Amino acid sequence: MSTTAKLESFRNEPFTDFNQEPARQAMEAAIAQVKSELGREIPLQIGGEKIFTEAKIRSINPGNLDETIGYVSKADQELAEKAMQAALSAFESWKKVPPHERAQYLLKAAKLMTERKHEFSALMVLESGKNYAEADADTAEAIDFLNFYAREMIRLSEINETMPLTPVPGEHNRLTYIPLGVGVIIPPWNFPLAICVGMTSAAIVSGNTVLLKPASNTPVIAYKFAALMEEVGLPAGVLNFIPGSGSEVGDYLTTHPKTRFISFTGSKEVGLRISKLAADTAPGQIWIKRVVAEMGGKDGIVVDETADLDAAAQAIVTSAFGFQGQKCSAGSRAFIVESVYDEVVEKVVSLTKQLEIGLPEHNKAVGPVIDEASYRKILDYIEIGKQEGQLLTGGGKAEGNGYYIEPTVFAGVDGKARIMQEEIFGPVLAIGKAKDWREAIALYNDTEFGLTGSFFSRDEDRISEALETMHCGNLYVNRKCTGALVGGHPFGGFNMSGTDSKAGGYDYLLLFTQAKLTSRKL
Ligand SMILES: NC(=O)c1ccc[n+]([C@@H]2O[C@H](COP(=O)([O-])OP(=O)(O)OC[C@H]3O[C@@H](n4cnc5c(N)ncnc54)[C@H](O)[C@@H]3O)[C@@H](O)[C@H]2O)c1
Ligand SMILES: N[C@@H](CCC=O)C(=O)O
Repeated sequence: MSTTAKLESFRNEPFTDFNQEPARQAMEAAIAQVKSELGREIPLQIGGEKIFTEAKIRSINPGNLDETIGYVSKADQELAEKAMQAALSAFESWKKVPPHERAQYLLKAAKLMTERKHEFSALMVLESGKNYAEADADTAEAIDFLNFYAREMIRLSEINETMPLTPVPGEHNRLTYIPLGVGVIIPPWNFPLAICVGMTSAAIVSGNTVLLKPASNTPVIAYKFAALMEEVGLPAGVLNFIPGSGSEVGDYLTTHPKTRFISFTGSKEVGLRISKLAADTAPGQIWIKRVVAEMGGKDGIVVDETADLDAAAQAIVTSAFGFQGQKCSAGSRAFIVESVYDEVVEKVVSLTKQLEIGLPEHNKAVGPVIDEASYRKILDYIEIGKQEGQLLTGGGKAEGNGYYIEPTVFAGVDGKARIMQEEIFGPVLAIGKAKDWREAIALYNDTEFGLTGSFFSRDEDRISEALETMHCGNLYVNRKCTGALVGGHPFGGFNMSGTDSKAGGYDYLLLFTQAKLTSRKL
């Protein structure tokens, strides 16, 4: 009997309804608990050894700059090399662990994370500035990745039974997906648990060992995941936790001859740099490094005159301002046909004005942006926007002891404007007018990115055409362009949005394996 038969089919972890009093209270209690433990020193984790360094990353609450989340030890090149040696050594035994056994570690971790869901979410509320629902969705997605990739590894290991090779008389032929080696995992801060867990767990369940360099803004939640994997008994050296500077540790490992693959999610600029550095072969290197690079977006929503305009306006606002617009999938552009333009714009502005700004732990709709550099960059873009469009609401800083910015809407923006073309990664929406729905789609497609998009219409013929002509990795109809679900919406983008790896999809683990064909003469 196949091993997958013993496991229930994959199901997405349900989201918590914080309108229910007990759920809200449970989250408040978790936040209080996490707050009582803030400010700890966090070690590196290399080959089972915990190492505290003098140099530290101070992780702070972006919504309350006086609050320190933790002091995280920081790797340098010497420690990165030590981690590489630990990972190389662990690979020799980990690669021999059968796939279904490797999967058990992920399943155990998923179970524990589900039991402690609010604890993980509460830490993200404080470290990344997510409100309750955004943090809860992040944790749910992390649980999904663990459950999904565990099942996927088992499925791949049974591929010869489910997708047999064409029989060749006189031969016994098998295809096996074997691991690659040591990988460097470089996640972003904006899904500080889900993306970190997804990238790491996919690589290790496939039989690789990894060096996890978390984003410097959110290393404490990343450590909580590394500690969970230790708790479930993952052998030492399989997951090495090495926070550090992107340019120092990142470049060192990207160019290292023993690095077999790099799994990166982050900005276009860093992704292209990694891709370029990894293409060079270092002395002693005997393979072509594999690079999985998921990068930025300039996503958008197209609305035609037949659409449900209330639903479209709500989707535009949710996609633009959810987690302060700091999603690669954020709908930072909207293109509306002229006959309904004024009406939709009015609805969007009215909904935006209702968004409350404030501390994430008080569960306000809009919290802070992640750090001072982002804050300044976004405010600069808002000034550019004032030259490029008509400011309808927002337009500057908001009150609070953190990096708060008003949700900002510009209308009448030309498709070639900078705020229509460049990823701002903040709460800024640019709206453009189109003479008809085909022109709106052409405006939507006029970007170097290609990650997510939505088309709002009630016309079936137009929907069919839009499904073909809107060019992006994740295209939605009559719904927001954020919020992909593991399994249901494999996620990844075209063009400068990356390598279209389709995280949470059936192709994903193939990126961390190599297929070996064995043919035996009978
Ligand atoms: N396509 C996707 O699936 C996806 C998902 C989430 C975020 N993103 C994108 O990520 C960006 C926001 O995240 P960010 O600010 O963390 O991105 P970033 O590129 O600044 O950083 C990403 C990671 O790269 C590391 N890094 C920086 N310089 C490096 C170097 N020289 N070598 C190796 N690593 C280096 C950082 O420390 C971090 O861990 C946005 O552009 C967003 O669109 C994309
Ligand atoms: N997968 C997430 C976006 C991840 C990037 O930030 C979504 O679909 O909204």
